[in-house]
Amino acid sequence: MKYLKYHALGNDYIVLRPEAFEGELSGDIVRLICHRNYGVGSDGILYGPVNSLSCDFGLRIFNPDGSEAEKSGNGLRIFARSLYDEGLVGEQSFSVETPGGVVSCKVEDRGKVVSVKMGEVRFDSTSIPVAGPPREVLNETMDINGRIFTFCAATVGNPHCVVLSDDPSSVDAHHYGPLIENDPRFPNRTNVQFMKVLDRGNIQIEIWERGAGYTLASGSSSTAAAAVACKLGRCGSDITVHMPGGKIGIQFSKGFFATMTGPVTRVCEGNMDQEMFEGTGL
Ligand SMILES: N[C@H](CCC[C@H](N)C(=O)O)C(=O)O
Repeated sequence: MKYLKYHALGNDYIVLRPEAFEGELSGDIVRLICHRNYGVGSDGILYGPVNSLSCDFGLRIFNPDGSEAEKSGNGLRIFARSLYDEGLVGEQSFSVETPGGVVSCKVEDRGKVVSVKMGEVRFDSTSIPVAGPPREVLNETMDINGRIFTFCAATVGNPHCVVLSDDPSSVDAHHYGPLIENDPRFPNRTNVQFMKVLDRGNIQIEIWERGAGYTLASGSSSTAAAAVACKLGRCGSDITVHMPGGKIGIQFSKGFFATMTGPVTRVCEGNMDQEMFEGTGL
């Protein structure tokens, strides 16, 4: 089964074209393909282009735990680059339908950089969702194993919990990330960022992704964290997000309509041998 692999600041994805895999991408198959020892290994699968009635292309996004995500910022940049590499798009903008909404992509610098208009970031509890009365989820507190965190929540199409931190660390992301990801206040679980505002144009985040765990970078996390920093009045509308894997630029217009710009790196194209799927019924 032919696949392409790319990474975006170390957040790596496998691109599967429907013609290469006609079956149903079950949770078991996704978990196997994404497994770092028994499969190819990645932070997720981009399955597309699939048909869309309203957009140029459709895309499905799967996490390594087998769950399907509504949106992925790095995933969309990688998907756009894969379309460019295969001559399906040029450097003109094009639309992509995801379960989390419609985005507009633009490939630049011969594919090395991709911009994505990610849609509007929203903070209302019913859209994210967050349990409790309808409200904007800003500067709330949660007690996780006796440690009190102040957080905001936002949706970029997928849910995000942005924890305010003076010292974001991989240790906190690994320890508290899964606890927050699965906290009952988030009915659909949530992505988690530990965010420090560096100045009015820069933030630093450490990331624990829903369904993927610790990642070196995340486009939708960058967008959500930057939107929270801007919403709180701590940053302006043009923000650089610093992550262990590198930097992403986020610009806001007309409120919280976000444009995300960042690099894409092609890793390889390969073929998954049928033997890998033995015993899976595939
Ligand atoms: N794990 C995320 C999807 C991938 C997000 C991240 N890789 C990005 O670049 O936005 C979720 O379940 O919502």
